Amino acid sequence: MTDAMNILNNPFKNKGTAFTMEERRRYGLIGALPSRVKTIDQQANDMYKLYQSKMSRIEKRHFLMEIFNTNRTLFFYIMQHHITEMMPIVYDPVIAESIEKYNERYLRPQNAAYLSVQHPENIQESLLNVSGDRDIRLIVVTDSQGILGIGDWGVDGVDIAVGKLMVYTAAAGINPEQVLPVVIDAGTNNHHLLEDPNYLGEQHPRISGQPYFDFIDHFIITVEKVYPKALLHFEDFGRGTAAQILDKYQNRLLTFNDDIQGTGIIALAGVLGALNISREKLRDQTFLTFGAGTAGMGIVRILFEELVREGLTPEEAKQHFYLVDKQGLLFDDTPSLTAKQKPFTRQRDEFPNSDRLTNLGAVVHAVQPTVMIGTSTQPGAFTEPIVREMTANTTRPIIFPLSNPTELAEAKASDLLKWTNGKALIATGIPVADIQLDQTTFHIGQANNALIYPGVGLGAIAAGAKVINNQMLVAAAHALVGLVDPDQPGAAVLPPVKNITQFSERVAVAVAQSAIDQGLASVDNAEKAVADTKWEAQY
Ligand SMILES: NC(=O)c1ccc[n+]([C@@H]2O[C@H](COP(=O)([O-])OP(=O)(O)OC[C@H]3O[C@@H](n4cnc5c(N)ncnc54)[C@H](O)[C@@H]3O)[C@@H](O)[C@H]2O)c1
Ligand SMILES: O=C(O)C[C@H](O)C(=O)O
Ligand SMILES: [Mn+2]
Repeated sequence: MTDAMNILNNPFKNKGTAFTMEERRRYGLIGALPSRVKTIDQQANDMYKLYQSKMSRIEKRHFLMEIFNTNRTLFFYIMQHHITEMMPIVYDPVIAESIEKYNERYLRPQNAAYLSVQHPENIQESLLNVSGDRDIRLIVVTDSQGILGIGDWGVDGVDIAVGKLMVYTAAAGINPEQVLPVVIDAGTNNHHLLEDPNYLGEQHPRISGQPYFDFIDHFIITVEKVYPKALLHFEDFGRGTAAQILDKYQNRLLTFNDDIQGTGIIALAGVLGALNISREKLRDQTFLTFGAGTAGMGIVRILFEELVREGLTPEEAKQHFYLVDKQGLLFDDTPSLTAKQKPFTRQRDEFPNSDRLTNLGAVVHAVQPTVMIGTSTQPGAFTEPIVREMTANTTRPIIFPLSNPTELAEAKASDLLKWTNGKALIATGIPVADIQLDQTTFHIGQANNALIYPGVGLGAIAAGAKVINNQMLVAAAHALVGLVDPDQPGAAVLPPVKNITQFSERVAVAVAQSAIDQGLASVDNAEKAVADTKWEAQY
């Protein structure tokens, strides 16, 4: 390939019509472009007009992906200028649709690394083939066993790794040349994919048990060797593996599980934001988590630790939690409890009717929660009678239906406001437009980990942190509180996505400072380290 084609085909270097005449001469681009030289702003305006002409959200996404594939700087320039509009297109919820259509619409690998469980001997070569001589500082890896709430998507889940990284750069300014999306193709138990002649991944059931964990170990060792400075972010692993992997590696390398830790801290920030509005205390709350899986238990653990930090004993703190999963309220003797659920189960003798507490309505009636958080993938589970029952017992019920994407949410924000006469303090997983009720405009906070993981990652990378520990995570959650005026009628419990670049930087500084304070950083000035690490979408 000629030099001209090399640079025009390299999305990290390409500027398209914005190459100046001087650059065109220097890079051998004379004659390879039309003569008009445009600014990035002109290019972005042209592209935005075309974007607006696309009729469906998935077409909009594919249009943006083509810009991403050809010119990363222009892509991020556009996304940052239209962040509220484009987050749901690039990321959740439209990303779910793109994963479901991956095989039909496959065009390009988007600089992702595809690892096959059949070939552990190829891990290093595969990673290096994709990263080349780029200095990788951030990896998002998925094995796609639990994509959002839509289940097992095999190799098609690679898009979640790509999408999470897009948000990292748009929100926190992580250099897009320094990131690597990775999918571990461990097979799939999704029978549609197993039968689909178009399916692009390993067409066999998922590998599990020791061979699976051996592969993960091999992958981790390779990452440590090849990218010793990188943060390794785990995304959408299965309920049976995510926590186990985090526990095994979190003290060994710079790593983070977004569904457990990212969701935990955004939920904590949301609850603290809600309590700023209601002027209540965390220790006065009764928490009911509906869906006690990866995300649900991540949330419980972080809230529990916050109560202990506030001075409660672990035994006292534990009394504030009620877990509800498929079996109903989880008791000490409930069959098939997970390791993460066990410390938070209740005793049967606390309730005269314990054998009837097998559904959400009965549990809400029995325990009278003040905070109800859904990560169950059960659409509409927060029904009108349940919400009305909760509201009868608490002045400002805190209700977070967090299951994604849109179709799986436990409730709609507009219904929750209606059923509670505007009393509910709400956060949702997906973005929700403002809601008008009576004389008040309600802003709905988005408790999606995307509002916090970019800042956590930027802070950890900027600090050169050795690990991400709980103190750093708590610092991140607290950095997101106090950015909303709680006295404004209809105030949201979290700051709006339109401010994501500002508050991601604030979260990053808090995380970097925590690493410095704990002696876990290689820098000594958090603000400077964060500012120096940030990449800008400019030519
Ligand atoms: N808003 C966010 O930032 C965020 C972050 C992570 C996950 N999530 C969402 O949370 C949901 C769960 O994700 P996960 O990774 O924890 O999955 P998971 O599979 O680990 O957990 C889901 C849990 O829900 C339980 N469940 C299923 N059916 C139920 C029912 N009828 N009643 C009660 N419980 C039931 C399952 O047994 C499981 O324990 C997904 O929709 C995901 O998109 C949201
Ligand atoms: O991807 C999201 O939108 C949030 C979260 O990580 C999820 O799995 O739902
Ligand atoms: Mn996720």
